[in-house]
Amino acid sequence: MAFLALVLSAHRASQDPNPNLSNSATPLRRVALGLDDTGDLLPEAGGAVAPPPRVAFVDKQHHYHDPALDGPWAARLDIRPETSLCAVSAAAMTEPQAPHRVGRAPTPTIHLRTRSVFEVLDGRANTCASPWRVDAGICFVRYRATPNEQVACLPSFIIVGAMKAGTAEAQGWLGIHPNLYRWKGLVDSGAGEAKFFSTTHSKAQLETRWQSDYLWPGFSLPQPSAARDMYTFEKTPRYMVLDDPHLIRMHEMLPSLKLVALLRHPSARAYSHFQHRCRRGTVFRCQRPGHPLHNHVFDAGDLPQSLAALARRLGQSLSPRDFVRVPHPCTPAHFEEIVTTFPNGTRSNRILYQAAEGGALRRGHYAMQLRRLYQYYRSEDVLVLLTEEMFQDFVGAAHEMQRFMGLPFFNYTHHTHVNERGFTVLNDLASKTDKAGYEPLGDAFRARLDNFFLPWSRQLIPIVGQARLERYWKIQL
Ligand SMILES: Nc1ncnc2c1ncn2[C@@H]1O[C@H](COP(=O)(O)OS(=O)(=O)O)[C@@H](OP(=O)(O)O)[C@H]1O
Repeated sequence: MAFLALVLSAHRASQDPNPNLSNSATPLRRVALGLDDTGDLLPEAGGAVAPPPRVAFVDKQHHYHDPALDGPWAARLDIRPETSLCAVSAAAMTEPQAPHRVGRAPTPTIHLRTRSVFEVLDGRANTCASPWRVDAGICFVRYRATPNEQVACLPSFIIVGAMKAGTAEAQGWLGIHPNLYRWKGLVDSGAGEAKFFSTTHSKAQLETRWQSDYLWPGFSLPQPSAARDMYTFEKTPRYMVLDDPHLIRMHEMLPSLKLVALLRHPSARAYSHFQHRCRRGTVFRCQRPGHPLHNHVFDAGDLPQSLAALARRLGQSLSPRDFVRVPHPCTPAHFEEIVTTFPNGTRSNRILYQAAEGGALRRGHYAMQLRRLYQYYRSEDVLVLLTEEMFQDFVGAAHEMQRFMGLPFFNYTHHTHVNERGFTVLNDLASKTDKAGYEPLGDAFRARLDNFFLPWSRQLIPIVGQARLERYWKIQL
């Protein structure tokens, strides 16, 4: 029984064919931290104490290990004996910015950064596996919890949004890449979203949840050997609008993460968002005859308590019985009413920033959201794509995403077809474009809405470029 904590790390390839990505190496700093930590030794059954963790490093092509290790994981990886591995990590620790080379230079194909494997015994992680000492792409192996060892890898990248910007489709496309494995944990929405960092509200909660709710259910690879060349990812559009405390936790746990942000024209996104809410049954009409709000439409927010809250908010002696649900699809007139109504039910002649529930308008303030992400993640690590650009040439966008990740090229051309509604979709994958559509916004209101978003869209010019925004969003900046 191996009680040694095994830490394998594949450093980023030293010969990088893509110069845009070559500055992104982070040489093993988190792994090196784990090396020092011998204070948390795992007790053996008889009360004796296991030896301190030992460390080995590997790269993607050549695997190295400490010959003292004899676990099945080591055998499976076809690890060749190598010495002085701890010395290598010590060098990385004292010179964190120095290029880190182990053995001969590999032929690089994947540029996602750190790649490490921690051994977890009986589900109890050693201190190397503290969420504050891991990183994006790091893998964990456990031997005892199942008859065979199980390997799970933290995400190397995340599609962070925006909501209704084609994130599910992008996830589906990336999910068929032979080197990628998408999050497969329990889903509450059917959308396959982890929602881990958006539903974890403190450090202590993250420490309790990260293995049981995120790592093991979502990122366990089909077979351990897949950790050799498979990288995991997830998509959660809510991450695009996380506040600082949530983002700080995400960054502290996954500092080398790459992010993909899809930005859809904010007017189209907002209307799609509203239809999404309408489909979920949160849109209601006041049906009390003779009442001043009779036939007015409201978004009740998150059900079921929300209807009573809505009635209270509107006052005027309304009760939940005075409302009837508006069936999907809602109409453009419903949307216009929602985004021009104050919370107390008073109509405005202006579009109101705070009006729509769920942030249907606020979520279109992409520049602000990206600026917040850039406080924690370097802009080179955030790929920003326009949804319209992606949908116009999905194959090209998929290829751009692969280049950004530094993944081996996978040709999507033969895996797509144009569906009945004229959308390019993936073969054998249900697409949201198959769902019933809704009536488009009328030109006049659409123009008002575009105007409402214009100052926010202008702020995107330094990030996305004016020509691209004007071309794909068909706006005049
Ligand atoms: N291939 C293709 N071409 C054009 N449009 C497409 C495509 N795939 C998805 N979509 C549209 O993307 C919208 C759903 O976005 P998301 O998957 O991000 O939604 S969600 O946030 O996960 O709920 C949703 O938009 P609306 O139909 O306007 O609601 C989808 O129809």
